[in-house]
Formats: sequence, structure tokens, C-alpha cells
Amino acid sequence: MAKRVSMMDQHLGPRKATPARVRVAVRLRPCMDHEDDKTQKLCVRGLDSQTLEIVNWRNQLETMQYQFDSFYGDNASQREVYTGSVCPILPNLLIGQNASVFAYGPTGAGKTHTMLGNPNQPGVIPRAVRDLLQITRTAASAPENVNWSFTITMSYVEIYQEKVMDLLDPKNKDLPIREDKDHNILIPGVTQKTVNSFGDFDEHFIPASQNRTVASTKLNDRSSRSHAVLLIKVLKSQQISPFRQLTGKLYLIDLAGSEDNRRTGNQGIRLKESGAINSSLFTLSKVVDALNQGLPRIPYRDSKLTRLLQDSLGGSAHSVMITNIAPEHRYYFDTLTALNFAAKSKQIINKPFSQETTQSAAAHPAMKRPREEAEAAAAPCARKKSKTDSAEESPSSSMDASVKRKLKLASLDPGVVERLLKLDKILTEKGMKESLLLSTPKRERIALLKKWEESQVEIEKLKEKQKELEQKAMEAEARLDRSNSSDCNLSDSSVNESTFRAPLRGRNTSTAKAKKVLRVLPMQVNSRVQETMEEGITVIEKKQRKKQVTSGGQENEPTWEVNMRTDLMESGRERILKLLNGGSMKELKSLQKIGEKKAKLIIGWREVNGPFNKVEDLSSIGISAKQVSSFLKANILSIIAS
Ligand SMILES: Nc1ncnc2c1ncn2[C@@H]1O[C@H](COP(=O)(O)OP(=O)(O)OP(=O)(O)O)[C@@H](O)[C@H]1O
Repeated sequence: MAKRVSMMDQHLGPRKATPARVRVAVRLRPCMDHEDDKTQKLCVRGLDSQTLEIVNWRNQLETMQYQFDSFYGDNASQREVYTGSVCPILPNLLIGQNASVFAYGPTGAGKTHTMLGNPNQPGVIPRAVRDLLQITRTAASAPENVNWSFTITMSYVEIYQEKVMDLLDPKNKDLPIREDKDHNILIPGVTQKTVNSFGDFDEHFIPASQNRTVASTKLNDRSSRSHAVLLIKVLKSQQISPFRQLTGKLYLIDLAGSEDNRRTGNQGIRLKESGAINSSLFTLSKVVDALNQGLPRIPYRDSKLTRLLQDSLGGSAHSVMITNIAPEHRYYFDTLTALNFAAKSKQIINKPFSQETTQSAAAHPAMKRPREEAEAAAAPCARKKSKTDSAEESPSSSMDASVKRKLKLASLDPGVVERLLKLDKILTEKGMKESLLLSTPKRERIALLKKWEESQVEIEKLKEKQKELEQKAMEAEARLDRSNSSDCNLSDSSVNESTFRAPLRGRNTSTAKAKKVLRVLPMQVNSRVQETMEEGITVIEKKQRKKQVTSGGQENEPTWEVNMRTDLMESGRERILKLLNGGSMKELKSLQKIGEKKAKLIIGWREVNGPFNKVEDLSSIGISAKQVSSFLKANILSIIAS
């Protein structure tokens, strides 16, 4: 669970201080004009390490003075700027606080030079990364951090024409910017690379920088056409319970310069880019004004730039703004605007807090036993970030990856594998090879296919065997019927077994184990008595007094009389009575000649009057004596047979 720890709560000595103001530094670039013109055209000069003056355009004989946290003159080195303004905020990252450094100023004033520099004069970005690596290494070896580990990751994006583009993976275009419940600004889906050494950083950063949109204008040969944002995350994780995690984020931002298009000579796409740049910088200025005036609504959402800087301006970060200015007279109004913006920005108060989370012991990887790890890996939706590359908050990509990694195919049902194979076929046909569900190593896939084929053969064999058994059962039955008919010389009008309901209905020709079957065989008209398979039971066809012919001209079916041993009759009667008094609806319905309606009547009667004393009491619910008698006979036969 994430929790905010305010600076007041931390007992951090000097850092226990009050909310942090945005620190503003101004850097004056050297004059780039010809030597001869220099003195005449300069409009700004430094007075000390914090103060500078600029000519008052209303009165050339006057100057206006500005004071900032730091002022770096035209001969200040990259190292001075870095150590004076950026280096002091880096330790905050190790205690889970955010920091941001952004270079602001008109086009051609030296923002990219300050942030990036060149191989001979490295700027803020390479210096900060190098120092962070060093600081975390030192911290990791300190005795108080013996149970902590440190991880550094990087993401790099540009905001080009109001679109967030992933410079580490240019395919990732127009990424969203979101805010989590703790008001942290996130870029879901942005590429994140782990940085273990400066070599790692170079490897990712250099090609990514080449992806940044740069073009030539009349004021700058290599003018940035976008705002570039490098995000460095420092994760400090406790390796023992309670597994605290501190996440500090450092934003290093090289803003595009404000442009006066009468002087840049921009046209077409350059003009469009310039429009987007100026509009986002105008929103930035509105945000600063709103913060200074304490307005209830700060228009962060009016541009992608301000949305991304929400943490840094009036938010949770320790922020440093380096305002770059140019000394040449032709830049006068740009410089004045930049200085005024810087002056009002320094009044902004941020409220840094530590971003700390704790993981339950069970959830921490160190506490997972191998089996739990395997289970976590097998869970299709489980999210596990790769050690080197990952996408921040990217549900779809991580889901795809986890499905590929975590489908434990060897343990899948062959039917599932078959369906997956079919799906893969469809995906392949649609050209979506990267989404294949069975993207597992070839060896494993072949083994699975083999297993699946074997299962199919096994299923076929079982089906064949079942057919054979059914055939045999039918033949045996036919043989029995033939022998019965020859022995008894019986007619086709034999009593159908279906006359006996549920208890006898269990006869299944396909089951190998034959059920006990009662065969009631009709006698011939001459009243021969047939002993049934059950000892003591005889079934006799009643002598027909007269051949009855129905109105339809059909002969009536013969009726039958069952003679049974008295003791069998009595025990059957007892069992039926027991059923009548205690049987459920379903059990009652399983009795011969009892349907739903009668079963309901039986239950209702016994609820009101108590148990039946004898089966004949069924007459109380409207069953005639004759019906009771045939009910008894039919059911006694069924019960004996079952
Ligand atoms: N302090 C400095 N020392 C030496 N050269 C500098 C300094 N600052 C800027 N320059 C040079 O000035 C030129 C313009 O600088 P840069 O490209 O950094 O400007 P920018 O503010 O980033 O412009 P844009 O907004 O158009 O991208 C570059 O050639 C750069 O090397």
C-alpha cells in the first residue's frame, strides 16, 4: 500500500525543513555574434552570483535588476551549473522523493547545451546519471543499507505537437499521461530500461536522442522541435520484512524554446510545430500565474507539457528551473519575457513527500518458496517485470508477455491445446504472429503435439471398444429372447419391460455389468403357468371371457394376474408403506402408477394426518381399492426386481 510521508515526519535533519520553493537559476549564454559587434549589442550582464541587470527598453539609460537563487554568467562552466543547482537535489531521490530539473528559455539560448552538452562539455543529464549511479552504489555499501537494494531505470519521451512519443521505442506514439490515486503523474506503456552502469545509459540514451525531432531555423541550426523529458527512477527496496519500497523520480526536461516566428522564418510544418510549442509554453505560464495567485483551478490539463510537469510545479517534487538567456540585443524581448517568467516561478511552493510502499511478506519475491514462484508464473494474468526491459503500467503488453511465458502447456488438457492450436492458426492467418498463444520453445511444442495426438488415438480406441461392447450386449439379448420364445412358444405380445417404470428402467445394454432383470413372460391363452426368474412369483394371463373389440376395431390388450408368495408380498408391502410415509417427492414419483399429482397428494395428506397405517389408506386421497391393488402388485414386483 502506498503512503505519503511528509518531510515533517521524516526526522531528516536539515531536510526536515518547510515545503520547498521552486529553485530558479539563470544562465547567460556567451555571445555568439562576431567579436566586433559584441560590446554594442549586449543587453544583459551579471552583477554577482545571484543578480543580473538588463537594459530598460523604455529608457536606455536605466537598467532593471533581477535576483534569483543562482546566476551563471557567460563564462560559467557546465560543471558549475550542475554542482551549484542540480547536484544538491539528487539525494532526495534515495529517500523516495521526486525531483525535476527543467531548462527554459527562448530558442537558441542554450537549453540543450545546458541539459545535454557535448562530449567535451557534458551537461546536466550525463552528470546527474553518473552521480546517481555513484550515490546509489555508495549508499548500497553503507552499513545502514545492508538490507536494502537499489535499482535505477530510465524512460525517455518527447512531447511533439501535443503527442507523447516514446524515444526509446519510436513505435510507441501518442502515449497517455495519467495520475494515480497518490497524485503521481505516470505515462502508462512507456518503455523503461534498467541502468546498471553509465555504459547501459549511453547504450539506450544516444540512439533515443537521435529519435528526437530537431530542425534548422534561422535562429538555431539544430533547434529542438519538441519538449524532451528524461525520467530516471530510483527504487530502494528493503529485502527483509516489512519490505518497504521507496521510489524517487527525477525528471530532466529540455523544453523547446519559445519562438518569435517573425524572426525564426518558420513556415509550413515548422510553423505548426512552433504553434504547438508556444501554446504549451503559454499554458505553462498560465499554470505558474494560477499557482502564484493561489487559484483553486490550476490549468495543468490544458497541455501535455503542464500535465507532465504537474508534479514539478506546485506538486511533490524538488524543482529547479534553469532559465537560459541570450545576451544579444536581438534577443532582448525574449530575454525579458524569460526573466519575468523565471521571477514569478521562483514564488511557487512545492510540497515534496516520500513515496513509500510496503509489500506484504507473502507478496515479496524474497519470501516466495520455489513452488509459489512457479504458481505465480503459471497464473495467466500475473505481472512480472523483466529485469532489463519493461513497459510502465502497460496492461496489454505485459498480459501478452505473461500469457506467452506462463502458459504451462505441458499440463494443459489436450482439448485446450487443440483449441489453442486453432486460435494460433487464425492469428497466423491474420498476420498476428507475435500474439501466438503457443509461442513456446519448439521442443516443448513438438512434445505437446505428440501428447495430443496420442490422446486422440486413445480416445478413438475407447470409442471402438464401446461400440464392440454394445454390439455384444445386443447379440446376447437377442439370443436370450430367441431362447425364451422357443422355450415358451410366446407370442409377440410379450409384456414390454417398459411397463415397469424407474426401478426397472436402469437396464442398459451398453453396460458390461448386467443388472438384475425381472422378465415377466405372458402365458398362452391356455393359462399355462410360467415360473419367472424370481422364485415364488407367477404371472398368469387372465382368461378372456369374451374378446372385447374397441370402437376402433382393435382388440383389447390381454390383462395379467400376478400370483406371489405371501411373505414376498408382505415384505414388499412394508417397503412401499415406508416409502409412502418417508419418501421424498422424487422417491414417490419413482413408484409405479404415482405421478407428480399423486405424489403431492401423498405428501400433503401425511403432513396433515400423519403416516399411513397401511397401503390401502391411499384410498383417502382418492385412489380406488382396485387401483391400490394394482399399484401394490406393480410396485412389489419392481422392488423385488431392483
Ligand atoms: N554556455 C554555452 N557555451 C557555449 N556554447 C553555447 C552555450 N550555450 C549555448 N551554446 C551554443 O548555442 C547554440 C544554441 O544552443 P542550444 O541549441 O542549446 O539552444 P536551445 O535553447 O536548446 O535552442 P532550441 O530551443 O532552438 O532548441 C548551440 O550551438 C550551442 O552549442
